[in-house]
Amino acid sequence: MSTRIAFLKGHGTENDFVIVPDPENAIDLPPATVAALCDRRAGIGGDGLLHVVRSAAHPEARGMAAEAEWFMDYRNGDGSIAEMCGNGVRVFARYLQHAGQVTEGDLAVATRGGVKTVHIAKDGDITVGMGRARLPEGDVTVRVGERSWPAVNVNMGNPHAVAFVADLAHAGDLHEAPPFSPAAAYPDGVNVEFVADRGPRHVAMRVHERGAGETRSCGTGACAVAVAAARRDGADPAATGTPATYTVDVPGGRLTITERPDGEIEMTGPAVIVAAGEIDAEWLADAVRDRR
Ligand SMILES: N[C@@H](CCC[C@H](N)C(=O)O)C(=O)O
Repeated sequence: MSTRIAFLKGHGTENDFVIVPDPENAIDLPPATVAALCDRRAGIGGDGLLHVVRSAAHPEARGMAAEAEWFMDYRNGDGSIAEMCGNGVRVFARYLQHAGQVTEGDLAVATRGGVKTVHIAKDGDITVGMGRARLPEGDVTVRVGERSWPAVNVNMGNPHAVAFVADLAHAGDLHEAPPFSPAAAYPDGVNVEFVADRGPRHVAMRVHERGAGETRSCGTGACAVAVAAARRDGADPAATGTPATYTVDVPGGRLTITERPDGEIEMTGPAVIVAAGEIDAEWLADAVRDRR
């Protein structure tokens, strides 16, 4: 590893990421390194890390290289790997624009959840084709203190449990992952969304993310919430033949989600690069050692 590693910091509706450009996949990023970089006190701080690699240079993405030049090697803040990150893809695209690799318009980004189509608009917002949701069967109950709610299972490439609540404050402080039953429902962990109504086709949510804790936004979570809300509201696009658009307020801003009758979901929202700098390799080596 070289002595100085370039990084940037960005966010999408305040879901924030350390961005590590590494086109040739030369930087080793084991979980302890990612966790040290994402540490909010002793590191740079972030809900997750976006490792920016050319698809052709990454074993998990080589098969997508013909369709998408760049691979979003996404990691959660605790160093774990996730299949997909909706806010991350927008910030990833914003980084490529910032770096002069792409301009406004369309691009394809390889992710562990497949190739995603991204549109960078003139007005600044970014739209991502998130693919289709899966709704695995099974009854799940999410609990916080004395309260419990049935949850809707929605898979957006990564797993989500969506609970409709009367008041977002009922989700409590979310310092811990909310327990659910049956305990074996999500063998690989789950992201839990709490959702309250704000108006017609307008909801607000809080989220406890797998591998990150409570965050200010979750793009795949907002899509899962829109999908669950459309089924609850009798507005399932596959059944009605009409697209369903939901406004989803998150603590860090607002996302717009549209599901089409063919099941394809689009998410639109902001993405911002806030800083760029260099990681001190000596600090990083010490920080990683301290974590062992
Ligand atoms: N914040 C992301 C989701 C990141 C992955 C998630 N924590 C998981 O482990 O599945 C988003 O914007 O989608």
